[in-house]
Amino acid sequence: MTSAAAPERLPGKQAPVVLSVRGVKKTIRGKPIIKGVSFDVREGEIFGFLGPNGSGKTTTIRMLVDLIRPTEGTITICGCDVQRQPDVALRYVGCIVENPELYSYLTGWENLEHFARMLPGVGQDRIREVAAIVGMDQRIHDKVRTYSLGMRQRLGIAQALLGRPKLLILDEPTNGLDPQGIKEMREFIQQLAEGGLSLFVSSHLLSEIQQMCDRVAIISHGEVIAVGDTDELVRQLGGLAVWRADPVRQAAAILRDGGIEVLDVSDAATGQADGDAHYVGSVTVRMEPQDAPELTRRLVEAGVAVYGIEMKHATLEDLFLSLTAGERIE
Ligand SMILES: Nc1ncnc2c1ncn2[C@@H]1O[C@H](COP(=O)(O)OP(=O)(O)OP(=O)(O)O)[C@@H](O)[C@H]1O
Repeated sequence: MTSAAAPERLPGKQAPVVLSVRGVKKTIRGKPIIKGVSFDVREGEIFGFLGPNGSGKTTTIRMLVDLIRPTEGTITICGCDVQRQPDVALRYVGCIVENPELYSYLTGWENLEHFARMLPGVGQDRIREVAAIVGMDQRIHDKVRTYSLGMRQRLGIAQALLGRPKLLILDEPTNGLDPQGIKEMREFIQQLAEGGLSLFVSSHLLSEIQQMCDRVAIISHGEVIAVGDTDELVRQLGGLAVWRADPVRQAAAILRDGGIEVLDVSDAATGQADGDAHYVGSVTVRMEPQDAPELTRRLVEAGVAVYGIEMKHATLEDLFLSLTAGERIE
């Protein structure tokens, strides 16, 4: 768990598997969109599903909730096969894909009543309960059109919680929220997991996923390229350094020639100003501090001006850059 906000919540590696995805592929009109995706989500875990736009997150989520069928592979929720027994498997799932469908001319309460009618055994008590869980009890009798986007998202989650799911699937839950709304949503998701719910959260926001999720699967071009404990994955990258050098592209080439993995090159235009207001670019690389003297010597001998070198902790963004050889996520 990266976030310092909820250190006490450590879902065990032995917690029961709630969602299991095995070798799932999807071909649409002859085009392979999902090329083999496997991962497990355990009880009480916040699982991040991270990938750039167009990488296949929504297509995968649609298969998780039987909106479309995999071409190959299996998906089970609480041990039930989603494709063979959708009615049983999907009883365990609450899901918000894209924007929650809400009637803005009704109150929050009336919206929940409307959706509760479709769920056997869900009555007024449960509506009161979910309104309280999402912190909407004060405003639940106001019309939805008076709600902020964050409140609408919460009401959508309340709706998804009505049927007492074991797994909540949220597709880009922080989309469109301001920084305060994002923080509230993150804390709220962490509270839900503390209550034992499993959360599957898709996002293209690296820092969000790093702060919020216990484990993560990274998807790129329809393939899961990494899956595991968020902190462990990042730690495995080892030491990172940012060189500030000019000309920056020549510096990157020399470092590469020296067998150093270059994660990112930022040109002078986006580089930081030094004390003399002279702008230089930066190169982010994987290296250990003991490599610095020899690499500095090589750069200087080749005529590159070295303005500084700073060791830094790896982030999920660095991991993503390393796995995708520099592909940008945002
Ligand atoms: N019905 C379809 N027919 C053809 N191509 C499709 C179809 N659905 C999705 N795709 C393609 O599959 C790829 C993955 O799309 P998907 O929507 O799953 O990605 P995503 O990661 O959710 O991205 P975004 O965040 O932009 O929605 C994209 O290249 C998309 O154009």
